[in-house]
Amino acid sequence: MTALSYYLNYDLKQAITKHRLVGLWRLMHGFEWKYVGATLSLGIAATAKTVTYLLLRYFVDTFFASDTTPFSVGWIAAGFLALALVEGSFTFLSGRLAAQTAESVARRLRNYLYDHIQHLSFAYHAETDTGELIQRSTSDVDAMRRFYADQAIGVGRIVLLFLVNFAAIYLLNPRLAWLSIIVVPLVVAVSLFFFKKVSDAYEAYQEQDAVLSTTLQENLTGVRVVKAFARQEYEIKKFEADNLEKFFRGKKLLTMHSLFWPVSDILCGLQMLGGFYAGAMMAINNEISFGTYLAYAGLVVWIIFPMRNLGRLIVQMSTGMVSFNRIMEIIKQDREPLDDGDYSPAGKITGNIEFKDVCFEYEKGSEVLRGINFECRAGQSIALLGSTGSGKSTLVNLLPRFYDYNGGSILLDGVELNRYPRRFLRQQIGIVEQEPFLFSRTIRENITYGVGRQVSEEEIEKAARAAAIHDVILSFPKGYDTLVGEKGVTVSGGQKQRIAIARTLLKDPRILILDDSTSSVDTETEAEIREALQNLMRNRTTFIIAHRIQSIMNADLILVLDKGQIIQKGTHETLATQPGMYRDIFDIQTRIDVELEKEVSSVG
Ligand SMILES: Nc1ncnc2c1ncn2[C@@H]1O[C@H](COP(=O)(O)OP(=O)(O)OP(=O)(O)O)[C@@H](O)[C@H]1O
Repeated sequence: MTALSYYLNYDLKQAITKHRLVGLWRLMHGFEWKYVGATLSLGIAATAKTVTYLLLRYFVDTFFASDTTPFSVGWIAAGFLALALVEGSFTFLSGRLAAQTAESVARRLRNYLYDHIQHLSFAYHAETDTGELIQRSTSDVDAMRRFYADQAIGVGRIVLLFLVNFAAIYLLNPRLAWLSIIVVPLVVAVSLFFFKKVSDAYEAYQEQDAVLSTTLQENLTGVRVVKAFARQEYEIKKFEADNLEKFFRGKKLLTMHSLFWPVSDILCGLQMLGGFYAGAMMAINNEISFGTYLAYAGLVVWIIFPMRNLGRLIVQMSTGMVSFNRIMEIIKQDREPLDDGDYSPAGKITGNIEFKDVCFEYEKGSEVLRGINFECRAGQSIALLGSTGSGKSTLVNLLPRFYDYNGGSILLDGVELNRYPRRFLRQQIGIVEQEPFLFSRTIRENITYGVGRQVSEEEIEKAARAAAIHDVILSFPKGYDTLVGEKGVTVSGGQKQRIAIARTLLKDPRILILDDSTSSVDTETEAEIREALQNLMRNRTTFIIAHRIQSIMNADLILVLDKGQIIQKGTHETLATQPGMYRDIFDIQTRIDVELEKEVSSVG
């Protein structure tokens, strides 16, 4: 591992602490010396500036004493030039080092967050808005970058400028030095007051920004629904309302900033005026030389300037700190322990499954599944039927350990399910969603996604043929290299399904979960998908979440769920003859189908 990759792979959980400043320092791990270098460079630049004023004092006092020779004037001029050169070079060096630190820290933070978010649990993702995660991984990281590039380094610069110039004035005249910093406590107090106000205002602003991101992201993802229901006006109004709220919060934040400026400017202005007056009186009274006064007039600006900026930086730093907290809230989340589990068979599993009195609850006290009992042998198909919210998805989500059951026992090949590591289980289980997700990549990349091994062109084509999508892919301009989505072809729902089936075929899992994949397509596509599914289901234990009885008539076992319980189980033949929910649904669906057929034939 190279030094850079070591620093980039540093575990940022170590920055979790109650003290934000300590956390911010730890986030800089590996780059601290650069930050120190940047601060020292600033110190040197500040000292060079201060020495320039002391040289000015020397020049003026010796000039008025009329003993300056042309030779010493030359040296003094060279001194000014050299000091300007030192100041310029070290200011540049400092800016460079600070920028490098900030960019490196931000890069690591972004990579870490991306990696971390990939490993958070199913439950965390179900509860967290995507917009919120996007906001924290982009805008908040950027606020942190600014914090390191400008604010943190700025504080170092300001403290150094202040100390060096204070020391220089102290050398000129201690009384003048103390007189020059009378308002410091006041400026600090005002800054701290605004620090709190701006922190709160900024936090509220960022929260609203996340709401806006979520609204936008949801709207774009669900653009078909919006159009289908002609809800554009409603969505636009909703966005405008969210945006208006952001505007108000932004205005409040700016008001806080703009209130701070005049207050601190008045204080600093008074200080400068008082200092000039006191210095001038001392010069008139011959307590200090004219050169000293000139040097003081130059130096005092470099005390006031840091004082004024310290306030500004303290106020601005509050935004970095709020972003730090927001990012840390994600980093604090525990990753899903993918390799947790002591039983990991060398080869593939067989696929025998037994549920014994299984209970599950998302939140304590409200059971979503109760006393689930059934058994199936490897290669069988199990259909789940039931009203919406009855617990079908919850039940199948227990198999890949997206969630762990709270009671009872699930045996996979005779071994308790939670003894299998999640990673292993997920390699053995294939899921075809009702609305499969395809990435904006080529069709080939989508089909081979998650296979985890090198696959040949023949294998890809074989899977696509079995999924009845090969010919469709060839009809696209670039075949398997065609891009899916915005920059490529638009894939229909049925085509998406079949690409997802090809992807799952290549993965070759022992257990299959199918979320009724034929419910949203036309009859012709349904027939094609059904055939593709038959190929996919061969020799695999398959769970089918069904909405239509026709999709599950051939299942080896049908479970009818209601309010988290199995109320009927058996084959189609047995259930269709028993009174109960299954026969009721079957009768209704048959009646609808018959009437539809009648209508179609009457139109024809
Ligand atoms: N992540 C979650 N957190 C809390 N409750 C949840 C969560 N997911 C689902 N539920 C609740 O659990 C119950 C069962 O939901 P589930 O999605 O399993 O039903 P379903 O039968 O698959 O419904 P559908 O056919 O509509 O998809 C519902 O009351 C639902 O509100």
